[in-house]
Amino acid sequence: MSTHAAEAARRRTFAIISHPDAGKTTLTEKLLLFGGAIRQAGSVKSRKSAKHATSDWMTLEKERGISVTSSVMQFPYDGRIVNLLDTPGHADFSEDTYRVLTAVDSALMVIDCAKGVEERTIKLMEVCRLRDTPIMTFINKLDREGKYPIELLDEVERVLDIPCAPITWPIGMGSRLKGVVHLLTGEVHLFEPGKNLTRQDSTIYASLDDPALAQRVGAEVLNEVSEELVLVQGASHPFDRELYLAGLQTPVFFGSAVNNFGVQLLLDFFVEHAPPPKPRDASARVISPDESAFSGFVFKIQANMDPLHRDRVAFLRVCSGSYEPGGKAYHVRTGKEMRIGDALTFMASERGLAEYAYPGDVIGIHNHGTIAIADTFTAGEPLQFTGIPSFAPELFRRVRLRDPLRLKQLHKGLTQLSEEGATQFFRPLLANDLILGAIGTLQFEVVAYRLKDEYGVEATFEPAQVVTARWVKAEDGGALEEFREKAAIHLAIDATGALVYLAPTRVNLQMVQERWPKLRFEATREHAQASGTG
Ligand SMILES: Nc1nc2c(ncn2[C@@H]2O[C@H](COP(=O)(O)OP(=O)(O)OP(=O)(O)O)[C@@H](O)[C@H]2O)c(=O)[nH]1
Repeated sequence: MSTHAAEAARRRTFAIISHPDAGKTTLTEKLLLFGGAIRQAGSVKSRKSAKHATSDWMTLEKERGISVTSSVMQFPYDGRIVNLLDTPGHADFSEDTYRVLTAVDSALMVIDCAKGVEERTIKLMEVCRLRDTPIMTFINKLDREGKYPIELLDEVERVLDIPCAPITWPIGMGSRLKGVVHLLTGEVHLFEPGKNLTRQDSTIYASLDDPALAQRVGAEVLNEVSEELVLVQGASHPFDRELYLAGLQTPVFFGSAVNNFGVQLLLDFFVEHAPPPKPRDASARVISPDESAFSGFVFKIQANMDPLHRDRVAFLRVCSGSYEPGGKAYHVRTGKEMRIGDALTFMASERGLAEYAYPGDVIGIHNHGTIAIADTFTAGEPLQFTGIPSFAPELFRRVRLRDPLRLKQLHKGLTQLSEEGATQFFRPLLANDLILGAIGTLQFEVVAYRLKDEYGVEATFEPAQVVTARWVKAEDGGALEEFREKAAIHLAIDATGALVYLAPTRVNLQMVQERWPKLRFEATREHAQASGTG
């Protein structure tokens, strides 16, 4: 096997998904601990603490207590290279999560044992299902009273419509939590609050029948769990790797992220069974990770990732070949060779210059406004990776600038933030103001905050009489010109220079469409055609 094929085979690239507050960030941090990425062992401090928030870099996010953006973290574990892509839990940031899910080979779903399957979990599951993404489930916060474990499995099966294969099972719960039993090995791992609970630091018994265990936790609770397990084994499914890989079964783990309990059992199982990079569809053909020619696609763009560097980074998932420092790549959409020689990698808390990157890895390319989401890079072949979703804004606000002298800065800020894909801004043809479109209300708050923090611009958002945007296209240049004149009052230019109709009402849109049959009114600006060709 060639080096890069062997390297690809040991990659495990996955996203953590959950409803807000289920414990995604806490679990992420524990996983990083095992990768040696964070050296401070011990219990998680308040998420407000600066040291804690490795995966959450925005102050805003800390203030609000929700993960706003996703980030990428790489760590080695047990001979494998794990790439963990964090995702924001809040629904207003779902477009980011959806795109991250196109860049991973599997997902880890975190569920709060007291809350069970929540609304965001259902939505995220639907997205995973579109691509048959294999999913492992971690049922968290076992140190608190929650729903019965059997009930939780039933809920996952019923509501998320995916059969469960429990791999670990809790012994007690809340204040009575004694440990978990590994259903495949039979081993019992004791829950000892305050301990670090890595394998070395855990008390482990060979099986539930171990007399020493009964002595330690009492026979009663063991009898209870044995009875429960008879039920569980009757009602659930044995682990079947093929089904898991096809997205048709989810292995389930129980634990408590904040106590680092049950986490290593999950990680051990994950690196053994989660899929390595898969072949990917690229319009003309399918690209295998074993191919030696480099290819990859951009799934995320982030401005000002590091406040100290003020740079814009395009996140590229490598699909084949390898990235080497000093290399060049063919930027398919623009047809140009681009130097990507100083790409970044994301070794957990520190960003460093990439040494080499292989299929499954994510690298950060410095972007000066030429790279767009969904762009493909190759060694020269004109391919286009498919399946990266594009989102139409659903909410519109007029941007009000406090200090008119900061207009240039405002334009710059809005342009750069719009490249990230969550918001889009429009310049009306006949007015001087700006309209911002977003997918969720919180995006406006994020933009206002970031404009101030990152661009020194104070702006507020006011209601705008726009219900939806349509990108106007036409084969007939004459009709387009005429429309441009007649409908100018509702027309605007987007950040890429494309013409957009900002409809004041649905009825108006319908009438306009009927009146102009030669024009096409498209709900999204297709990624592949980005950059002013519309
Ligand atoms: N009792 C208990 N609390 C936990 C556990 N894991 C996490 N928490 C707490 O649950 C809260 C939410 O945890 P986070 O890790 O921030 O959750 P999140 O899913 O990343 O939330 P978002 O950032 O909003 O998506 C925090 O207060 C954690 O300390 C656990 O195992 N037990």
